[in-house]
Amino acid sequence: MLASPLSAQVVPSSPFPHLTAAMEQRILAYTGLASLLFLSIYKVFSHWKTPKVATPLKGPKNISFIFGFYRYIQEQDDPGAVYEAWSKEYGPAFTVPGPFGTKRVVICDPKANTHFYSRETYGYVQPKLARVFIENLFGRGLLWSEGDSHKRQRKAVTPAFSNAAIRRLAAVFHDSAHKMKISWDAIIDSSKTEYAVFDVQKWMNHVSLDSIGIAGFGHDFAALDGKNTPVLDVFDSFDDANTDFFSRIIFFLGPVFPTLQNLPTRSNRMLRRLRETMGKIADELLERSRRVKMDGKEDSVTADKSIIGLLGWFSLRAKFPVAVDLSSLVKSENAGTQLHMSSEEVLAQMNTLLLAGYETTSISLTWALIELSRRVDKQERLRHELRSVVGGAEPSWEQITAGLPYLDAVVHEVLRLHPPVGETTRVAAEDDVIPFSAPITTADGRTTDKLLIAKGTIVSSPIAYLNTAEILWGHDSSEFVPERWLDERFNRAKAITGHRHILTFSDGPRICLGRTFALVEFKIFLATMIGQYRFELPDGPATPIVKHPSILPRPKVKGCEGGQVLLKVWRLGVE
Ligand code: HEM
Repeated sequence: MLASPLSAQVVPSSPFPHLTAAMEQRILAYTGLASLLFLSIYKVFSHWKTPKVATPLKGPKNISFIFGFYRYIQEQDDPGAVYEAWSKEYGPAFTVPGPFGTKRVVICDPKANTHFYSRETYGYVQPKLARVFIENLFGRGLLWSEGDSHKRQRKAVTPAFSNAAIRRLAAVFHDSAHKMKISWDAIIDSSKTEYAVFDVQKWMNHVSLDSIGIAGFGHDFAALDGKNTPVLDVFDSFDDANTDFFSRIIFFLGPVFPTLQNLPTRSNRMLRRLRETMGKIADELLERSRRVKMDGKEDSVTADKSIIGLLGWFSLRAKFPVAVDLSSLVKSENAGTQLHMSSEEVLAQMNTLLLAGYETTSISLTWALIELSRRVDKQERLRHELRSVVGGAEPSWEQITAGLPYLDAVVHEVLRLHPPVGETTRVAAEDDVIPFSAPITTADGRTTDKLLIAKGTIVSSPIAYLNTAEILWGHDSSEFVPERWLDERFNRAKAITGHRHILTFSDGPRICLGRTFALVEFKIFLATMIGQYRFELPDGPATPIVKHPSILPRPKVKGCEGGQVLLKVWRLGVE
């Protein structure tokens, strides 16, 4: 059949006449996909690209183009040991390959770390990936903000963390500890054996969540009563076991293609639920304040006692328009200066307090019970101190803060060995010179005590290493020895600034705002548990403990389901 003149005009003859239309379509589709892939790789590359390190440094050879050492370090049970080995091989500063051919500079020297932390939020800022993650999880609150905005937000929140404020909150921690004790006693009493087996990780989650809920914003999550809450679901949803491959890819590429974060993955759905829940809690606080105003009397659990309540953000008696509806501007009544917080920031601070306060404390408490079960002699020594100083009563504020030296030593030893945040990674916002106390040998063989950092360089402070470095903490640096806090061994680490010469609470302008809160809470729970119960690991002190990946890495008993830490618990009589 002859082709009509029209078809000859409309359909230009193919440059590859031997190809069928279907084959051409397929080639077109593949070319489209290949271009898209090329564009994606280009975008990912330009996103991750970091400038050359100004001072050339030695460091380990790359093991994966896509992940660099990122995944390797995440998977280690003891990342501090990896940095210990590298610092012995390459000195106090070296580069470590990261994703897509990037490099980060790791600084292992105390003086260099003090300088680095002192320049936080202005000179060194959150990398884009972390910032997007923090924004999704917490909102644009303290952890997300940088520079002047961080300074303003921090100034607005700080008054609620004074010693006097935390002292008032101690009653909340005693109440939660007591509530947990009632449940534990009932479980042990109904057990057929002398002891009961508890998943202490779960219980520490519940007791920490209820405490931060009430102490943070006067809201009882009632997790200790077995009530399910989206907050626990959200954290569970970040467990590796629950995270499908698709979600992980989306998380990884999220900062490069922000729209991916709107896809209905399990994690994204959970985050939305969390934000809705926190929004509802904020509404409840407001409603309660309204009722208090109408009735003219205080409600014992009103937010007024809690951190958020102290700040007066939801108080209708505040001088300046407060969050009457959550779209208005809020002013901190206590500060007296122009510390405006948008309603979005108030919600973000609530999320920050909840999540920063809950996950870290529950992980630390779980580790404390594991370490004391591994070293029954230390458990006994702590119990002896508690019984001789406190007897069967609740420890007083004075005892908690200054009267129980071995309890203090155990708490700090746990925080030293198991920092929930093992590393601080930042990007240099401008060129910088980092001073070192020990000489560095550069990749080209020169010796220097100053590291030149170009704007855009990624710099890491390896907290887990600095807390356990042999050079700072001695030959037994990786062992659980609370006694080091009571003798001269402790003097070695004084070159490190930060809370009690460990970096577990970070340092500089971003040093953990809730550290006094955390320490008092930690001590009250531990005093209750060790004073009243005896703990043992299921297969004795050598029971293997491995890492369980979650938002922050958690411990788990090897072979147990999810992040379970099963311990045998005996109830002790009062002497
Ligand atoms: C053992 C318990 C805790 C540990 C180990 C811990 C650790 C940390 C660390 C390492 C940071 C710095 C994060 C960064 O630079 O990205 C931080 C910040 C923060 N923490 Fe904690 N934390 C604990 C408990 C708490 C508690 C109980 C609260 C609140 C009630 C809290 C509130 C905060 C806040 C608000 C910040 C942000 C500070 C800022 O950016 O200025 N933390 N914490």
